[in-house]
Amino acid sequence: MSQEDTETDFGSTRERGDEDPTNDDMLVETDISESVSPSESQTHRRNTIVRAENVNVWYGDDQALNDITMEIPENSVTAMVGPSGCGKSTFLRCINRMNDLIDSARVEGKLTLRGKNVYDSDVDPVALRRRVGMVFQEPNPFPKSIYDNVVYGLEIQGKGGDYDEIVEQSLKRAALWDEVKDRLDESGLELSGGQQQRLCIARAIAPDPEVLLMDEPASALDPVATSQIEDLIEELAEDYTVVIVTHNMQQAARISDQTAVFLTGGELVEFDDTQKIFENPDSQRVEDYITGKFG
Ligand SMILES: Nc1ncnc2c1ncn2[C@@H]1O[C@H](COP(=O)(O)OP(=O)(O)OP(=O)(O)O)[C@@H](O)[C@H]1O
Repeated sequence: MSQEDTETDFGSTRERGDEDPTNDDMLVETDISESVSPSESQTHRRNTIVRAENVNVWYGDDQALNDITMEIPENSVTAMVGPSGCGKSTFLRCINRMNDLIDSARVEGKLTLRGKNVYDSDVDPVALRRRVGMVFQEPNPFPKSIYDNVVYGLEIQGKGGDYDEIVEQSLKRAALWDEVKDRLDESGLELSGGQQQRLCIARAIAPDPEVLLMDEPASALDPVATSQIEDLIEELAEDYTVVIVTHNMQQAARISDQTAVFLTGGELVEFDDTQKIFENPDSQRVEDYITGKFG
């Protein structure tokens, strides 16, 4: 299968599943042969959804990402691992332009979502974030009811629809429905930490994004809640493209299809099938990191 992206319009109200290649609005990009992409693997059978090409990021004069080129396949889990400060979160925030909110941040290079550079001047970051949802390290439900938390994104986007149905489906997909279906009017803050994080996942998927970014989503949770989130992430990858930052090597090995290893200096050292990275990495530095010799 080719690794082509299909360019789409971020300013429009385009919905998932509209990627009809015969649509006149669509442009098809050529392959980027030098891209770092998982080799000879099941991931090769999937289309690229996010492609970074020579992405560099600075905070003021300090460079946080150094010439990142990679392709993320759709409907899979991609893990970003590496020592503290190597730029994993910065890369994640490039994908939905959350770095725009940091005054000192400057991004150079090309980062495409289905072939469209998200940094083009005609891209509306709010429309982009509708397609690229995000879940953070600390569960951060709003001081609102469980129901209102889930529909929050839909309301601010002025999106219509059967909210009751969307709430039920989103909470079911987030594996929380059975625990909260009889108390949707209660505050989201009254839930346990693990439940709050699943509520935040339900909130992120309610607008039906294509990509779900997760920045250490289980690091604040106990082992049982962590295990629930891990199971959930694997299920979500059937419908969404999940990109997760994690410090937990076992977690990356358990739940991801491919793993990107960033090392100090904001460098992407290796990106490949998770099994290859953990069993037989090409780079000695990656092997040293994976086996705990540093980091
Ligand atoms: N808002 C910011 N302002 C200035 N510098 C920042 C900012 N955010 C991150 N940095 C710097 O950019 C570099 C990369 O940080 P980033 O948070 O992306 O790394 P990380 O790999 O996700 O780290 P961790 O695993 O500790 O979360 C670090 O040197 C960090 O200090």
